[in-house]
Amino acid sequence: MRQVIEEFGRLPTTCISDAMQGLHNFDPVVKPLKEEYKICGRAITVKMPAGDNMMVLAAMKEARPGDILVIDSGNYAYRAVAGDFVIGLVQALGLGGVVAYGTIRDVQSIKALNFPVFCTGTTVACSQKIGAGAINVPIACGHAIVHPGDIISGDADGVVAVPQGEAAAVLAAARKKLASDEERARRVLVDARSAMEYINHLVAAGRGK
Ligand SMILES: O=C([O-])CC(=O)C(=O)O
Repeated sequence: MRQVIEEFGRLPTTCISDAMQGLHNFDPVVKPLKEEYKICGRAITVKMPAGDNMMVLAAMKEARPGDILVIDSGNYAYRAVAGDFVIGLVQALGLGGVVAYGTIRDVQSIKALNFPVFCTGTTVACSQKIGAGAINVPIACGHAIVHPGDIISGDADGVVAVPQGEAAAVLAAARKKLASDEERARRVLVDARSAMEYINHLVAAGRGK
């Protein structure tokens, strides 16, 4: 599995998404705090009720180095799923990143940690720590259903989840997509003539001519 994760980590999320017909994409409001962040790892999941992040802390007890902490707070924006201290804990444990279908706070301090965090935005309010919610259960982050152990890949374009049982097939299809995109760019993006030939061909094919 480690090798599979490393190989996914070399592919753009766009190709992984295309390989799955876009069926496992996170809601595109989930974005990296810095464009250069690229993450890939096994999901440890947190289902968090609005405004209670105790289960984020509990999940850290179960996580292994390199894991991606994926938090579903239903994109409740008012209270943060984490601030700089909680993200600092995740970083200290050697996890591979945090993906939140929710907001964070202390954004500037979190950016200074240089630890990859993906989220829907920022807020000022912290969460309470009451203890409802669950860890390592299936969660929903927009269109993506994420099961514990799925492979999470994120970059500047967004985040995708690869179902664990489909990893080998998706990896092969994503590699193929990347190779065909690169081949097409080499062939078509040469000059105005090659570009127009391609457009003509595509439009004619689209019209069934
Ligand atoms: O404790 C929290 O939930 C949020 C916070 O302020 C931090 O992580 O620094």
